[in-house]
Order: sequence, then structure tokens, then C-alpha cells
Amino acid sequence: MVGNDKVNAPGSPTPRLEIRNLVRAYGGRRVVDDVSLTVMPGQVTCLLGPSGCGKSTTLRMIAGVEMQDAGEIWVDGNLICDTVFRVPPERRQIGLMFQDFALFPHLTVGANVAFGLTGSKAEKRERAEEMLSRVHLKRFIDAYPDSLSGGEQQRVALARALAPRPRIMLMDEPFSGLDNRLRDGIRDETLALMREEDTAVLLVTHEPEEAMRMADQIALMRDGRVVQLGAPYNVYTRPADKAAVAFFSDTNVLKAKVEGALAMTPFGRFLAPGHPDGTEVEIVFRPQHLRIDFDRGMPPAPTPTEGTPARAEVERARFLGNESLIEFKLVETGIRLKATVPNVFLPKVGTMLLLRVPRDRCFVFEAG
Ligand SMILES: Nc1ncnc2c1ncn2[C@@H]1O[C@H](COP(=O)(O)OP(=O)(O)OP(=O)(O)O)[C@@H](O)[C@H]1O
Repeated sequence: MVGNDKVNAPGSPTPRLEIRNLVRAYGGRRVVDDVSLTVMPGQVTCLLGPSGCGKSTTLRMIAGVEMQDAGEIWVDGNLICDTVFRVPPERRQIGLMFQDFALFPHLTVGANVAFGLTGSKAEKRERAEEMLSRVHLKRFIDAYPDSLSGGEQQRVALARALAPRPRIMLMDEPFSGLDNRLRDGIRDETLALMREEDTAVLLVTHEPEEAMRMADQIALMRDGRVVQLGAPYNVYTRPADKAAVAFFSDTNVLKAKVEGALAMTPFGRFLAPGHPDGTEVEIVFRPQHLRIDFDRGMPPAPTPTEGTPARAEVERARFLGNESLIEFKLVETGIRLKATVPNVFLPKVGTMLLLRVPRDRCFVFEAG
């Protein structure tokens, strides 16, 4: 029962991987709850979310090592798994790479890479050589894994996973065992290789920075559901809710009540479109968007883009390397806010400064 994709509009390209309404429950609790997404060939989709939100379970169902309770998995427009029909894992042409990737210690690097391949001995050796050249490790083809560094072993694992030309690559926190410097290089190498091979990648991570770096598309997950799906820029700049803002950075929150489609705050009025009068809202913005000015006695006039400036006292200032973090208390209301500024800016505790909030950097959500 291998069907054709009926859902995608005619003429639109067929996704390499499509999951529709996947559900998985343990003991009555839905840990994956109606998850749908697509991954195109040569593209990377990141499943991003906090620990326990259902990322790995989703991946395991696609790999075929776990059965869903409901929903369908399609590859290149063909159904490969629903609740009655199931292509076995080894026939799905899906490559796997996990954090605790294990190379076979008793096999050479070349034999590790050739392990999942079919064909003659010479053909297998040739493909292993090709893949090892791509990850710049051909010289280790006859060495054993334990003579390689952690990063080199990871690249061998990548070469091994990609050698059989999987149509889809599922990666679960594959870079988390590596130190930062090594990680950036291997990430870039991995992306380049997978784009060249036109592989569709579904990568699980709980690190927003990793997702922003690697993904063409981010599926932000929480409590088993995809709460937002989109390009990294869109997910970051148009977050679905307060938690989506907070997942990517620290936040400042101003509470207010809507009156006449406006929310009144110490920084003046904010437009609150779509929120009926009387709604309690939260105005959320990132610390890097709080504007700081010197207090020259006469506060500048309110502007439509930044509202009314508010006087604030510095409570703490710390240098974090490439930016400084300043913590403030608003004089009038006692509200605490944080600002980050590039480089070194360390005003003394007690200094009075003026703060402004650019309206185009704020998100207004109903208070939850
Ligand atoms: N076999 C299982 N039996 C019961 N509960 C399970 C099982 N596997 C996973 N869970 C639960 O399902 C939820 C989702 O787990 P999952 O591993 O998919 O999350 P995750 O987002 O990948 O988390 P992490 O980033 O920590 O790996 C968790 O609460 C977990 O405890």
C-alpha cells in the first residue's frame, strides 16, 4: 500500500520527508502530539525545544524503531508508515547519527565507512575513500578508530552515515559531545556534505544557536507539539508567544491592561492590535533592544517609534566578553529591566540613565 502524496498542491515540489499528524503516547500522556512537518531535499529542518518535549521520540518514529499511535510518514511522496502499514527501518534509506555514535572498534576506519554499503569489495572501498576524502580523513583509512581524536571519529561517523547515500538523515544532538571550536568546523562540513548529496536532514537540538546556524527551517517544539514552524529569521523576529521569545534569549516583560486598543506602560502607550479592551497583556522584548541614553536633566519628547523615555537606576553591570549586561530599576515604578550592549559599557551602580523601548522590537501577547 504505497500511495502517492495527495496533500501537496499540484506542481509544488514533493518533500523528501513529510510527517503528518504524528502522535505517540506513553501511559496515556501524549509526548508527541499531532506533529506535522516537511523537509525538502538538500534542506535542514531543526526540531528545537527543551528537554523532554518529544524531539527524539519523533525522530525514532521516522527511523522506524518506534511505532506511532496515529499519523503518517511519507518519503518522496510515498507512504512508508501509518498505523497499519510499515516499511521496516532497514528499507527506509534513512541515515542516523546520534551523539553517542559508536564506531566499531575492531574495524578499520575504511571498514567502518564501508559497513552499510552493498556492491563489490572494490566498489565499497572506493566509496569509503571518497567519503573519507570529503571529511579530510582519507589518510586514516587503514587506521583503527581509537587512534583518532573525538572530532575525527565524529567525522568518520558522518562519512559512514552518508556513504550509503541516504535520502534522509536523522541527527539527534550529533555535535553536543564536541568542544566549541571543533563543533563549528564539523557543523559546516556536515552541512556542505549533505547539501552536495541532496540529503534531507532532520536535526534534533535543544540549543537555539545550533538551530539558527544550521537550519533552513526550525520547528519549535513544546510539550509534544510544534508551536512554531518557519525560517530561523521568522521564528526569531516573529515569535509565536512569550515562551518562544524566551527560548532564544533573555527577555524583558512589561505588564499592562488594554484600553482603547492601547496598552499603557512606563514607556508610554503601545499598540495592542487584536486584544480587546480589558485584556491583560505582556509586552515582551529582548535586552539588546532596550535603548540607553544619558540623563541630561530634560527628558527628550516622546516619539511614535520609541514612546516616552523612562528614568532608571543602574543596579548592576557586568562585562560578558563581547557584550555588557546592565540591570536597571525604573525610578517611578520599581520595574526591573535588563539591557545588553556590544563591547564594554559598565556604568557605576546608582547611575541614572534614560531608557527607551523601540516599538518595532516588541511583541504584545495576552498575559498567560
Ligand atoms: N519509552 C518510553 N517510555 C515512557 N516514557 C518515555 C519513553 N521515551 C520517552 N519518554 C518520555 O517522553 C517524553 C519525550 O521524550 P523525548 O526523548 O522524545 O524528548 P526530547 O525532547 O528528545 O528530550 P531530550 O532533549 O532530553 O532528549 C519525555 O517526558 C520522556 O520521559
